[in-house]
Amino acid sequence: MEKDMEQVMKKAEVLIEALPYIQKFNRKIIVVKYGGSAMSNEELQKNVIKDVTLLKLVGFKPIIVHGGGKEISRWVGKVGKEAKFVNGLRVTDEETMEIAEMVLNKVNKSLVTMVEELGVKAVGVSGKDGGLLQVEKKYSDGQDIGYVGEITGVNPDILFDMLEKDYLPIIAPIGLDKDYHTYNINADDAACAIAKAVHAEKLAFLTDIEGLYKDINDKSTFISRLTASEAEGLIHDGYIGGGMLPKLNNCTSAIRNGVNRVHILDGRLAHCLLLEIFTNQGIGTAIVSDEEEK
Ligand SMILES: NC(=[NH2+])NCCC[C@H](N)C(=O)O
Repeated sequence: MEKDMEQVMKKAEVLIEALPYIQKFNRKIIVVKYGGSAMSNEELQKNVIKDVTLLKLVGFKPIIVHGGGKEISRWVGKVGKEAKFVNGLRVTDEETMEIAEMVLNKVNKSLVTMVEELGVKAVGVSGKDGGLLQVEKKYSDGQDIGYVGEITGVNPDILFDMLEKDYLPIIAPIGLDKDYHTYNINADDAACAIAKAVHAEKLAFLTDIEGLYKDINDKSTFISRLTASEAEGLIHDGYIGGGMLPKLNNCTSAIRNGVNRVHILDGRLAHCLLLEIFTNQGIGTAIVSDEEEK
């Protein structure tokens, strides 16, 4: 009995800890980049969608930007093509672009369905809709990698319209160039550009790692919180390698361009978004502006 009471009080404490954040982030835009392993099975998908839906229902304004990742490679494989990557970027010929767009639109609508099932109104669009994401062809170290787009402009009007009408926007990272050709866009880049364009309060990346480490081989060097300047220092001093580098560049660039906080979270961990946003300690890495730290 004693024990039960303790547990019940703990639950109350959790809710009370959330209170200042519910107040602080009320009506604030939170962009969530959803990709990687967090998409790999239905249970993880449902958890992520539940978290985002909860954010919406407590009065935040979440926007989901999603990838297609493994699904795209799977469908490319199904038609007998081999998925090719150059410097981590998918080489996208016309046929691959067609498949990528079909898969991303399918993923998009399945996310919409999951949100709707939880009683929240969602609208799924791609960056083609309403001129949301404008791109030009991207080259990787001078190499032609096909229909991979670099974002040159964002028109967030359609997002503001949806948010105003209380819809939860869900965005597939596809854009058009000035000749109206379709391009695939890296979902991290799309999330970052959108967060900047809407002046998001937060940008949260669901990734396949716990967060940032100073030394990836030493778990005791986990960084729970750092400023944009400190993050740039780590990049400059060569601490950040591989796939993390473009991600962290996106994080600091978001903060330098008006996003208040960026969170790197472990999408494999159920409810990482809630654990980060509604607790003092968080669970991943929070990157804050230099001003906030002062
Ligand atoms: N990784 C961290 N240190 N996170 C702190 C999170 C604090 C607060 N819940 C927020 O969302 O802003």
